[in-house]
Amino acid sequence: MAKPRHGKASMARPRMASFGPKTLLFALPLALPVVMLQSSIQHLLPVRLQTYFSSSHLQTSEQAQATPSNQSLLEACYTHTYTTEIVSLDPLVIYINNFTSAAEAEELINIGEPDFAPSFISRAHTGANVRVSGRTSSSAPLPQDHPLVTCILSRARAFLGGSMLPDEPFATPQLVKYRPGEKYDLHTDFWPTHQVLKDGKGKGKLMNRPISFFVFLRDTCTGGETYFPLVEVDGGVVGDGKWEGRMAVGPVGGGGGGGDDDDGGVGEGRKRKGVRFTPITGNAVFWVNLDGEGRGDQRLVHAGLEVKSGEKVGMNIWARRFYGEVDDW
Ligand SMILES: O=C(O)CCC(=O)C(=O)O
Ligand SMILES: [Fe+2]
Repeated sequence: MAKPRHGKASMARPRMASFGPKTLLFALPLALPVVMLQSSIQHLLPVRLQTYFSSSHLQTSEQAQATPSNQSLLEACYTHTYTTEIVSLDPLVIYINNFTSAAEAEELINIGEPDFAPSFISRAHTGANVRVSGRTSSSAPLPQDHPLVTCILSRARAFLGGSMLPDEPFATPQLVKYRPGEKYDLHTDFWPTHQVLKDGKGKGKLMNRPISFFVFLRDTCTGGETYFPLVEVDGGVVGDGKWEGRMAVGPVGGGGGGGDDDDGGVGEGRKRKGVRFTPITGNAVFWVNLDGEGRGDQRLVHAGLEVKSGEKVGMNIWARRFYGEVDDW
């Protein structure tokens, strides 16, 4: 099992240095042509290079302050490769090996680390955030304009290909951290009724989450599998042992001929219900939450099983899809 690396220099966003008015006077004439040049050529660059010239980079001077190792992490990010295996066609669940490198995983945790707070869930329709006993982890948002986060999201967008429209955004990616005894009970990532995003002028946009990626970023734990009790796999798929250490099948808690570690000796062609993905740093699970009409698929109900020892950190990446407007006074 790949172990995460520790102790790397952080790419966490640098705080802005304070400059006096004089400095600004000198800096402005220099900055303006760069900004003008940036806006005039940005659209001519390949998409992956456009982010290097985005205004957020200029404003926060992240490029200028990046250490050589962070710079090379970012460069490697845009040429990173991964492999995929379909776990289930219907509903669609895809396993992604090496979706992030171990170094990227550790850096993503570094970026979010200062912002961890107790996790909550957001209620359908109202969008109100509430704490619930079924979700005991901590969560941290990842800023979408951070260069590494931007790169990882462009990787996710490339994966989605034509299934995500250019004007459909990602939600803010979310880190989740579990310590011993922490878990997230069965839930779906979609809302049964679309959420209303208020525009402050009496209108609301209906929104939901068509797809989910859950990426394991730190696997120094026992327990903590991501469990889909209703996803079925063919016995022949798991019988040859190639999933060993990555995915187990059968219901959690034994009984019914299942058992906790029921991925060996499964007869070919026999459908097995329930899959559990072991946390492995860098690997990810992708699934489709909504059908073409925006209806949620209950078969994608899932849980983050209790972490027994150590620490698990994951990252949620959710796309957003809009389903028209409503009046919302
Ligand atoms: O922790 C996990 O394994 C799954 C987390 C999850 O499903 C979520 O945060 O929505
Ligand atoms: Fe989830």
